[in-house]
Amino acid sequence: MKLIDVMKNLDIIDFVGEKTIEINGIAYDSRKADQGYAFVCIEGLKTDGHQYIPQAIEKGAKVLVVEKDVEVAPNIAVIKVKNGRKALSRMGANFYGNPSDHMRIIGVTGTNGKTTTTHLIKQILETNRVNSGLIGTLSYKILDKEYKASNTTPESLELHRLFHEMLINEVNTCTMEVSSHSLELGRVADVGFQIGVFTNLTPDHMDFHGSTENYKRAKTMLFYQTTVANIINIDDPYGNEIAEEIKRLSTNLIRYGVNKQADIYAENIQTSSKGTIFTLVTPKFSGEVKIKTPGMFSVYNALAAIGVCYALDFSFDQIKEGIESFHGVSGRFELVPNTGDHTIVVDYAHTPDALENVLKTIQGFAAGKIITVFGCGGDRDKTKRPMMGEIAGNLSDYCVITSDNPRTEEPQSILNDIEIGIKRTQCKYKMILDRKEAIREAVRISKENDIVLIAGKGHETYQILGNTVIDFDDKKIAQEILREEV
Ligand SMILES: CC(=O)N[C@H]1[C@@H](OP(=O)(O)OP(=O)(O)OC[C@H]2O[C@@H](n3ccc(=O)[nH]c3=O)[C@H](O)[C@@H]2O)O[C@H](CO)[C@@H](O)[C@@H]1O[C@H](C)C(=O)N[C@@H](C)C(=O)N[C@H](CCC(=O)O)C(=O)O
Ligand SMILES: Nc1ncnc2c1ncn2[C@@H]1O[C@H](COP(=O)(O)OP(=O)(O)OP(=O)(O)O)[C@@H](O)[C@H]1O
Ligand SMILES: N[C@H](CCC[C@H](N)C(=O)O)C(=O)O
Ligand SMILES: [Mg+2]
Repeated sequence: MKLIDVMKNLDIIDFVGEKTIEINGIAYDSRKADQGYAFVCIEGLKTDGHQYIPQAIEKGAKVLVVEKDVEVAPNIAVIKVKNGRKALSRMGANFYGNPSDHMRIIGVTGTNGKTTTTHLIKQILETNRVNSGLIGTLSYKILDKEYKASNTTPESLELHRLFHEMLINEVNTCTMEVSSHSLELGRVADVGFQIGVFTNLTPDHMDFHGSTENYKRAKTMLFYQTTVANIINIDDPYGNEIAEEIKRLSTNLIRYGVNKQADIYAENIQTSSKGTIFTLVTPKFSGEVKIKTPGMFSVYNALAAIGVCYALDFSFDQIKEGIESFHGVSGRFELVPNTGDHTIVVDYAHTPDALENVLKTIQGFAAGKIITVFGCGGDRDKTKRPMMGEIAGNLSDYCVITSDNPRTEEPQSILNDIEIGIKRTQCKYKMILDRKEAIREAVRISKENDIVLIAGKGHETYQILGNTVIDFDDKKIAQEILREEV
């Protein structure tokens, strides 16, 4: 593609070079630059992309996109812009032919429930013979092809590449998780969304956003970017505020919740360990819906997905068939199969709200004691640690505090932060740094009718210790320990 076409609608401060040259690709990481590439320099949070210009040129880059003045050989074109990330997004969209403009993109944002809701939407769509790409925490999926996810919402360049690949494969719909990081950092700035979903907003990511106001503002950006409908959980106080704020927009606003002020709501909710039944009420139809997962949070995720399909004009029967065939998501309230009488739940609760929801759900049907094994991620929001300690302490009979992904933090100091919260409760607990030993301890002390919750890592198959990544899968480890027992 010619540079002039890649540069379309780019905010340029200065340009030196020849606009008619051919561009073979774009890179924002010097290590991925190649012959005939444009290298976009990003001033990151850890390092500055401008430092890697020599490496990018050595690998064959012939165009640089910079925020700062740089001195390079005259055969290298230089585009000066105000914001490298924004430029990357615009150029990525141009390079791949603005694919999202030709697609139906459904974006789901919120602290918790994004992965589950996107999977539910995909399930309803595909039950009704609409292929949908999927972009989120677990992976990026296009038909049978599955790519490992680097981030929940990838960088703009990867996003537009994925959309492009979807279109080539005649997949015209994409359901994706839209993290607050991606909104704040402009990864989705040039994505044409048709539908936006807000699940909830509760404490998380203070390390990155600094305040709840900033966190909310980032999430709200999505709803100004949609063309067809915004589906908002108004039982969440922030959701309610967002709905008020965006109601003046021309986009269709669909409010959901479990109260009758919502456009789409659930009533007569009955939830047990086996699943949940409720009556779905919408302005056009109502009827009974059964889902295989327990808990109120499952009802909310179902309503969010139903809201999307309602906005897309699906009938009650189409929605019911889709939602009732959904078997859940890996690592979300997943029971560890075993031949004995152990009940072990692996769940990805890594925020205070998620942990509270999951534990309250378990309390709803636990006949014996609740034993919770959990930790908190390192190099991430520290404020949630004591909150999670207190919640786990209040809602469990016994806790084993352990490591999640400590990353580069001192593992024991993370446990100490959690302990501050658990000490505010009467709960008995133990601190065991080694996650495998912690799980072993929980299984060892559990008796018939007790429930062991292993929270925080869900589907993850690794553990990040310092800068090393080791194999670690809560489900497999629990099974291994159970096998050792017999
Ligand atoms: C906090 C955050 O989001 N950081 C993202 C950000 O990194 P950064 O600004 O720190 O970049 P940097 O490391 O300083 O590098 C600056 C530039 O130099 C380049 N570079 C670097 C080294 C080199 O040798 N050559 C080179 O060119 C880099 O490619 C980059 O362009 O931009 C990078 C490129 O897109 C992302 O990979 C990176 O995500 C990191 C891995 C991350 O952990 N992000 C998490 C917090 C995140 O985004 N999470 C959300 C989900 C959260 C949730 O909802 O639960 C997500 O969407 O995944
Ligand atoms: N609607 C909800 N409200 C509160 N908690 C929820 C909800 N849905 C799921 N959870 C809890 O949050 C955990 C994570 O769920 P899920 O992976 O769907 O969220 P996510 O928003 O994609 O998370 P991430 O930000 O890590 O991508 C679940 O394991 C469960 O404990
Ligand atoms: N998307 C979340 C995942 C957290 C999962 C937890 N296991 C951890 O590593 O902290 C985040 O980036 O905060
Ligand atoms: Mg997710």
